[in-house]
Amino acid sequence: MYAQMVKSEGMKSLEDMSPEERAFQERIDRGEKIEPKEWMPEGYRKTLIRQIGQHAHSEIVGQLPEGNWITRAPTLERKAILLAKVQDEAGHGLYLYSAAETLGVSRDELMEKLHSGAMKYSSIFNYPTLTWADMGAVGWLVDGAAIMNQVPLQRTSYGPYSRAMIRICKEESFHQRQGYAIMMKMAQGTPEQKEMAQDALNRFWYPALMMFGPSDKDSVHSAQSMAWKIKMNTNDELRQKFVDETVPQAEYLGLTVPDETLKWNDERGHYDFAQPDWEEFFEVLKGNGPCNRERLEARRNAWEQGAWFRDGLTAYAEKSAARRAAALAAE
Ligand SMILES: CC(C)(COP(=O)(O)OP(=O)(O)OC[C@H]1O[C@@H](n2cnc3c(N)ncnc32)[C@H](O)[C@@H]1OP(=O)(O)O)[C@@H](O)C(=O)NCCC(=O)NCCSC(=O)Cc1ccccc1
Repeated sequence: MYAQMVKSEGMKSLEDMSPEERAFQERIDRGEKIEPKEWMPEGYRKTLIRQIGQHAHSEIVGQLPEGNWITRAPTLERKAILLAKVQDEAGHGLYLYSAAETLGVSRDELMEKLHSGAMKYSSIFNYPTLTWADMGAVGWLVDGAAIMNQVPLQRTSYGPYSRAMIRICKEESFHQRQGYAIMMKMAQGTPEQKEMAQDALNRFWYPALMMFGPSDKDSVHSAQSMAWKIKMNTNDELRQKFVDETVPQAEYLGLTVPDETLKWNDERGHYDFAQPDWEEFFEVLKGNGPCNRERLEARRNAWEQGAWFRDGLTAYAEKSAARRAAALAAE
């Protein structure tokens, strides 16, 4: 499989690889998992740190748009569900930071890179959540897109990442359903509520399509990442799958996907759909989206204001270790 991909993508051919690199690629092609202390090419390690780190940052920054609605959820039940969901995202971030740490990067380094803007997080979280219906749209579309991308990643070649994905996917499915349940309630509610649901779909549709990354022709990492099975599908493949699964769900809600060109294509067996505005996507990546500044500021503040707590934990760990060492010496 690898031999067929290399030439067109300008990657190393099997003949140009060192014996170690070739043996590594053969392990990947056989479907073996790579574990933390095993030999791996430097590029593989760096790509994983970039992808897992960005993924972890997305989970953490991703708490902010929904956290915005915890105090304003319409019922106690909705508040409890939303609170649990946002806590789940924090947990996902922590599994993923731990997976990244197995590659030799510290959590402090990753945090520093997020706060300085050197590392990215998903573009979607730079859009505001303006109404309660947005909680429905985020769960339905944003978690829906996240699952579409993460289910194949359960088979990714790096063991700790793959295992984190298995657990995360179970929780993401609940998140997607709770979002769809909010959309159902709103879409079947008063005309004003239905209008809010439609408005949320209108605002989140294209940003959700952007979550899969640029179109394949502009995706710089896909070929190598797929050869290493760090990625299992191209960006366009997953985007198409998302559209095919989501359009019937919108129809069931009685809502209209904001795309006049959307049409089932019998020949292809897929929907034809309009691409998002890629200029807007690259602007958001450069830091110029509607909420980029606000999101990073919130994370930097949380980090600074949490310093006393981290210091306390470190001091306690050091004290406990010293106590244990003293007890051992006294035995
Ligand atoms: C598919 C892709 C996102 C991008 O493919 P790649 O092969 O890596 O890149 P490619 O060559 O195609 O692109 C070129 C450049 O563009 C960057 N870029 C691309 N797209 C985006 C984007 N949308 N946003 C920002 N940047 C993007 C890309 O990094 C690269 O720039 P670089 O060279 O790094 O400077 C991949 O990294 C992946 O599968 N990640 C794992 C899944 C994951 O991270 N999920 C997180 C969301 S789910 C969630 O959080 C759950 C949740 C739900 C609700 C509430 C709370 C939480």
